[in-house]
Amino acid sequence: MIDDTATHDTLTRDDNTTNPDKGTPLVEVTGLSHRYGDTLAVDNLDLNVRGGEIVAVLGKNGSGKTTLFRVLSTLLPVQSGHAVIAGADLAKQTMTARGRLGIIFQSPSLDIKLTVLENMRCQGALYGLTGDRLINRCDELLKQFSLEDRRDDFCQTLSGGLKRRVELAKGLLHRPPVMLLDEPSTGLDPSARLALWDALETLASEGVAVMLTTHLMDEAAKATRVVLLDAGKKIADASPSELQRQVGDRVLTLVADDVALAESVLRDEFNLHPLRVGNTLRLTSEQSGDVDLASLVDPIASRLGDNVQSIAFGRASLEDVFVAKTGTAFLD
Ligand SMILES: Nc1ncnc2c1ncn2[C@@H]1O[C@H](COP(=O)(O)OP(=O)(O)OP(=O)(O)O)[C@@H](O)[C@H]1O
Repeated sequence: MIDDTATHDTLTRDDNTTNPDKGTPLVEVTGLSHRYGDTLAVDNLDLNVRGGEIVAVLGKNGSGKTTLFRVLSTLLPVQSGHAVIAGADLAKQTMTARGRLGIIFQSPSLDIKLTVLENMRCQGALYGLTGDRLINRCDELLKQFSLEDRRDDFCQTLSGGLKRRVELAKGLLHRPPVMLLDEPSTGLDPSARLALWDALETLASEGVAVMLTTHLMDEAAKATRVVLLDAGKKIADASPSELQRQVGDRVLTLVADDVALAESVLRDEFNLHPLRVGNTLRLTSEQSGDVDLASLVDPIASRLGDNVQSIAFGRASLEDVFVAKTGTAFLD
């Protein structure tokens, strides 16, 4: 447990080796709202992240992810509701909370006039890492992000993707109780993404609470829990597999040229009532009860002929979950 004995609000770096027990609530958000003028960007949000969890906050552009991230990372004030970071109330103990956070922003934060290693050492010094601990942690992360042979290169000579890797390595250097990452995969190639997830899983296994924002379904699917945001509201909060179960696990998806015609054929001739979004019709196993959807793929395809662009039956995706919860497509 975090022993919060701070009586005043100061920016202190907790001992980097002592993370709280797994399962300890480390991000506790209740009734949080944030408004920009008339726009309600975050709407009465309840959310928690425990030590050992990787929680992905998934939402379309404009759903409020960055605003939530900015409030939690102390860049925006708490306007209404409560947020507690590792025992420190964000509104009352802002600097204490800040000291318990590791943050990786979307915007570049490297000093491009310094080398890769110098950037990392500066970060280490800021967070009280010195000596062998700093050297070992730098080596570990340089290896993890395949940056060993670039360690002495000036950051201004690196490609965009390599710079992003250095940012991540730098941001993950210390082990705070809570790690916040805003769209961390932006600009990474597939191998760097794997390295990122390895690093996040290691942190979580050490008891760190990891929260990241993303608009990438495949990234969210790797998290231990997904919080789905839509227009500032939380519309789902469960593990990816539980979310899939909530929509019935299996889905038949049909994309048609003339979707209205396809819908009427399904309704009148197959007694099916799919959800229509754009030119896609979706039927979940939950909606269709006892009907064996897999066995209908061939008959529907042959009845609709050339009208069918694609027809597929398979496991529900987070896209299916989003459609089932909101009636709109995640990918426009
Ligand atoms: N500084 C601001 N002033 C006014 N409105 C803002 C401001 N920042 C964000 N908004 C509005 O608040 C809402 C939520 O925006 P936010 O950036 O939090 O969403 P997001 O999910 O992070 O989007 P994206 O994926 O595009 O980054 C949007 O309607 C946005 O236009």
